[in-house]
Amino acid sequence: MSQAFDVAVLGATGLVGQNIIEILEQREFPVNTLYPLASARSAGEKIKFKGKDVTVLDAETFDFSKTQIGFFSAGGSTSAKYAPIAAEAGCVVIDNTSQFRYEADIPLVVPEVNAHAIADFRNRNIIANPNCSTIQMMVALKPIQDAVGIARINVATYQSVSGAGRSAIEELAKQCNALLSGREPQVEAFSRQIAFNVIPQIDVFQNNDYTKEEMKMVWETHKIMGDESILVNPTAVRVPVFYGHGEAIHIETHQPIDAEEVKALLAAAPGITLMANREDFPTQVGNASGKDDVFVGRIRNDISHPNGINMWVVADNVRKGAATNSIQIAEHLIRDYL
Ligand SMILES: NC(=O)C1=CN([C@@H]2O[C@H](COP(=O)(O)OP(=O)(O)OC[C@H]3O[C@@H](n4cnc5c(N)ncnc54)[C@H](OP(=O)(O)O)[C@@H]3O)[C@@H](O)[C@H]2O)C=CC1
Ligand SMILES: N[C@@H](CC(=O)OP(=O)(O)O)C(=O)O
Repeated sequence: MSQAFDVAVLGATGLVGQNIIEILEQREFPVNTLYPLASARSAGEKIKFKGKDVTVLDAETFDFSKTQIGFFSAGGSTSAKYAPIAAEAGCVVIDNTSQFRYEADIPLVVPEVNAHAIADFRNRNIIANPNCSTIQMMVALKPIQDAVGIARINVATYQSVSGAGRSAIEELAKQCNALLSGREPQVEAFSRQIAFNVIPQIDVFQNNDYTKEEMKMVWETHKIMGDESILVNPTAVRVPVFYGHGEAIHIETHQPIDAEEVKALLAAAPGITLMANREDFPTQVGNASGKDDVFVGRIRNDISHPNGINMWVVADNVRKGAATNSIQIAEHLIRDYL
């Protein structure tokens, strides 16, 4: 009989945690017992798994030695508190927060790009899942990096409100409703009104005037690609879209490459749906939302630079940007290491 695993999902009542539970079921991940965990606020609530009601437990009193794998998506400070406890108890933690991503002995993994790094889970029993904007960019750029080398990435993101959790989704809906009814919108989740607006700030500002979301794309690109020489110039922008992040990516390569060659590389690459015809470009709502692939279109030569390529990349930030990527890591983990 094939092996099944006892699995904890910390943040089970949240947007990412609920997607993790759904996708575990969709991908038929071999779960023996599922332990949905959250704070005392929602302990006792029921969630559905494989058609049955399962009770949400308080992470504070949970014994992680009952589990072999833990998916954590309850914010950085919650991971900081519980991940070492779970890891010490023998549970391999796959952490969706930014808490451990930049620690040298903790692997940061996009399975299509650096699945080999999973082996380093043994250092701390923790594997970090990258930032959603970084994940989709890495999937799209890895085949080009391998073929001709990437010298520089210029990227502007168009990130949906679901990246900021359930309360942000509700805020966009409420603000639209208020404005269309002639009422004043309430602003809480973001620094500005998001309905019918775009906000060039995601996460907090750093001393260098970039936001933390932008710097994550720099730091994480280096670690995942294993190449500190790649220059990354990001601008991260929140847009009034519910699900799916878009990215306008421009790269400068070491060796020249034509747009048609890029299309051929991406057509053969794992995890990518290439939309090669110019009129057939992908959008967040029309293509990415609810899907696990990274969608790439608008691939074209840069008319201003001999080694430049432009492309448009979209993915579901809650699925490939968080939940699906974590489960893909776990699939490699159980296949190769547990
Ligand atoms: N949304 C996204 O696209 C991405 C999110 N992430 C990460 O995942 C985290 C969660 O995101 P998201 O699901 O969108 O957020 P939500 O706000 O929708 O959910 C937060 C979850 O965390 C739980 N939680 C909060 N504080 C505690 C605590 N002290 N102890 C135990 N559980 C707690 C909540 O439980 P309760 O019901 O008890 O409040 C809830 O289940 C983010 O903070 C981020 O670090 C990572 C990548 C992408
Ligand atoms: N910052 C992302 C979502 C997120 O939670 O990212 P991180 O896991 O890097 O904190 C967004 O707002 O779209």
